[in-house]
Amino acid sequence: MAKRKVSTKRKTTKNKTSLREKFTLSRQQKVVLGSFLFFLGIGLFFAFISFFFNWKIDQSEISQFYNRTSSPKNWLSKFGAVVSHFFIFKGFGISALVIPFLTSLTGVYLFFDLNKRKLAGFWFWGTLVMIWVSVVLGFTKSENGLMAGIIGYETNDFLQDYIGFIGTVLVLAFFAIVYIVVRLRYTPEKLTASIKNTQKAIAKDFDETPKTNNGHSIPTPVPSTDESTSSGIKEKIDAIIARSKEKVKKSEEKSASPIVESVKKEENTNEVTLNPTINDFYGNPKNRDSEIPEKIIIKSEDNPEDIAMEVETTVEEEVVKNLSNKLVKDFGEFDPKLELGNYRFPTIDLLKDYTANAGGITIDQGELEENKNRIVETLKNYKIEIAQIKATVGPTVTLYEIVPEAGIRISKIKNLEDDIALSLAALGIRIIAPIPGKGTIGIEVPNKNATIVSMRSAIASPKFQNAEMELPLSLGKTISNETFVVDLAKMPHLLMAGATGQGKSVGLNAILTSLLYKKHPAEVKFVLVDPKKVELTLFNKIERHYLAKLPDTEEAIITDNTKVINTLNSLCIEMDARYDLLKNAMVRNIKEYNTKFKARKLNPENGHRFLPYIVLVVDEFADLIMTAGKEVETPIARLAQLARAIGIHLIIATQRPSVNVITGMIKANFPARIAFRVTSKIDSRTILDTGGADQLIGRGDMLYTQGNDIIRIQCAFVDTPEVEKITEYIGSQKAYPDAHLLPEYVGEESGTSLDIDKSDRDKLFNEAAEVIVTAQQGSASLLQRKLKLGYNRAGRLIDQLEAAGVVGPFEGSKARQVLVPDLVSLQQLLEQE
Ligand SMILES: Nc1ncnc2c1ncn2[C@@H]1O[C@H](COP(=O)(O)OP(=O)(O)OP(=O)(O)O)[C@@H](O)[C@H]1O
Repeated sequence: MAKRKVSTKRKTTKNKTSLREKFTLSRQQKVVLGSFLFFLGIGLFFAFISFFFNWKIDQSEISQFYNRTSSPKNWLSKFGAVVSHFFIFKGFGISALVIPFLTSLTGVYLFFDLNKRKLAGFWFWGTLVMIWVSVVLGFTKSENGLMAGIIGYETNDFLQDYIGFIGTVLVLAFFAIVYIVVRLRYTPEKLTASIKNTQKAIAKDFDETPKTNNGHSIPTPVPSTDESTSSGIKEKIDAIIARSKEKVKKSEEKSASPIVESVKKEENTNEVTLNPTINDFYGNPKNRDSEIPEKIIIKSEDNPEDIAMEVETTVEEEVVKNLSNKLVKDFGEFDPKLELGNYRFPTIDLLKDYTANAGGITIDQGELEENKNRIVETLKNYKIEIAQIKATVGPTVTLYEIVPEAGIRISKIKNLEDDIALSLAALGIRIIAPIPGKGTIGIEVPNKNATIVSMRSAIASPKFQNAEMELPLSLGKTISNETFVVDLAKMPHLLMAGATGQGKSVGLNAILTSLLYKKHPAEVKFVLVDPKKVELTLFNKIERHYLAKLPDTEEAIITDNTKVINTLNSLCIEMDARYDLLKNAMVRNIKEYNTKFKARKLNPENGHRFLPYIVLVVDEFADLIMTAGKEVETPIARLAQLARAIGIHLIIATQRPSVNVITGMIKANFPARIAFRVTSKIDSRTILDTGGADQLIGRGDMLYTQGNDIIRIQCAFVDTPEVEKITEYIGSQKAYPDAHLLPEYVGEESGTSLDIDKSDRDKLFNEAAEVIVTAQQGSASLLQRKLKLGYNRAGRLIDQLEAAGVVGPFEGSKARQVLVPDLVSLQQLLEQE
């Protein structure tokens, strides 16, 4: 119901808008129509004036309109005579002169494209005054209809017939008051105030007092009436009264200006309140570049000795708000996807459907019955009676939920886990006692025929498609056959471990595929570390769409462990830079920051930019730790601890879940963990802090935890040819010129040598120096943009400029300091070399 109302309302507004658009005049049309109306008004004015002198003679000519031989005396001939007769004689009498005035005024408004609202006000009040005057003149009952016009005369007659003479006078008086109060904005208080002002002006005029040291004048009392009896003084007073009256009138005319009104109000009340309409004023685009101080003068009425105080307030925030509103209105919200506006997301048919009966799982009734009987019998052997049993069939395992008879201790069942598994003679039995939040005991028994969960079904599921998450991952299906979707941004980092060949690489591919299906290249960037050199190589096809890399590297996918250290440190620089941006934008996280940036509230000239999420994937973490140790652990720990708010998320995978790889520090910062099958309970404990992963059946069977609960999931399966198809599909589309560049990080061993020979300087050295000095910003990216260079050349130029003393040394995420203040000094510096 409410919805329908809203939609009808929307429709009406839409219709209104389209109607308005239909009748909106172009600027030329306005100028032409404006000139026409202006001249028509002048013509009517002359016609009306001459009508007053010639109406008697022209009376007979009116009926002769089509007779060309007749010649009326009206200055506008036949047209003038007829129109004047219609508006003055038959209409409103002398007050019809308002019509030419309003017509010309309309012309002026159209010509200069002024505020239409004001014009409508003129017409409304003008028409009212015209009728009122004509009705008042109707009292004259003049025989000729010239003064009141027939409308005035007849209206008057009509009113007197029904409400009598006094009634008519009262009605007319009422309308007069309405006009004075509403139109002229006169209230009794204002009237008193203007009288007081007049008195004050008189007093001031008499005031010949000397100024005090601090510049304030000492007010003199108003002269007594006896003093003002002399004729000279009287004249003076008259002049002052006339002047102050004129002042009041002028300020009344200006009352459309909110500031004037506000000041006047303050004079009367001594209260400092900013007029609420002040915002409209600041909304004026002409004023938006500057902060406009609002000045209010307060002076006590009752105590004229009080020193006047100037209250000044600055409404800067509103200006900024209005500027961003205006920018959004003019250009729309900032769209980070615009650069690759035609980008098409990979289609679902690139993924293979592994199940014969599309997504469904086969339920073998015989197998279910057999397992149930074995569970009941086994438990009976240990004297555990069952009140109820229920089976939930999942893709690889079936969960048997048992409600034991009253009085049976749960710990007893838990202790019998191995015995029950032995009796059931099946691998991968996991006992959950009790199932959290349910109060039942769960026994997971693997299905004889496992069903593959295809990535296709995981991506196509409504749960993933409708996911309102920042970085949604469709990991697979739970034991109750529901698609499991989580937000990487909330995790905020993920640790994946499992013995070799249990589905880790497939899991990583499933994660990356999820993001490729949901996120535009502008929104997320991957940093891929693959020491095995084979697992993630397929993704180099999407380098210029989705990958991020260090500025001076060829390959985006990092396979060399020493380069990983630079990349991790570079990510730390990026993290610090992003925190600075967040701090300057006064927001708490990347989501709020990007929303503010899209709403054009952050100025790119102040370094603000749209921030894509960065996902760092390390395929073999153990290998890294073994070769680089602390050098890797420290930046990883920093990133893991701090990077959640600024949109850098880590996914680290390892096939060696030992304590020297998954250290306490790593565990503390990776609450979200995935365990594939491991060989020992100890390994399971290392990953999950509990057993269970050793009882998995492999091939993508995994346990997921995000702190508390442990969920068993069958990982979605995506094969290498499918990933290849997806990356080819994306890679064949228009891309960014380069991979997303991370901030430059200069490691200790790769520090630049600064004894660069003058003769080795780049041809563009002088030009580059000028660019840097003019912009007073020492960054390689500036050179890249201005001189259209590749990063390497721009980087070399910056080194040469440093050697020449034009820019300062490298300062991490900040631009280098420019040591030369202007072009003249630059010239001197280069000449002295
Ligand atoms: N989700 C899954 N569904 C079905 N089969 C799977 C799944 N995940 C993995 N497999 C099977 O297991 C095999 C090994 O998987 P994968 O290559 O991901 O293991 P891994 O843990 O990465 O091994 P390694 O550490 O040696 O690289 C796959 O080739 C596939 O046949």
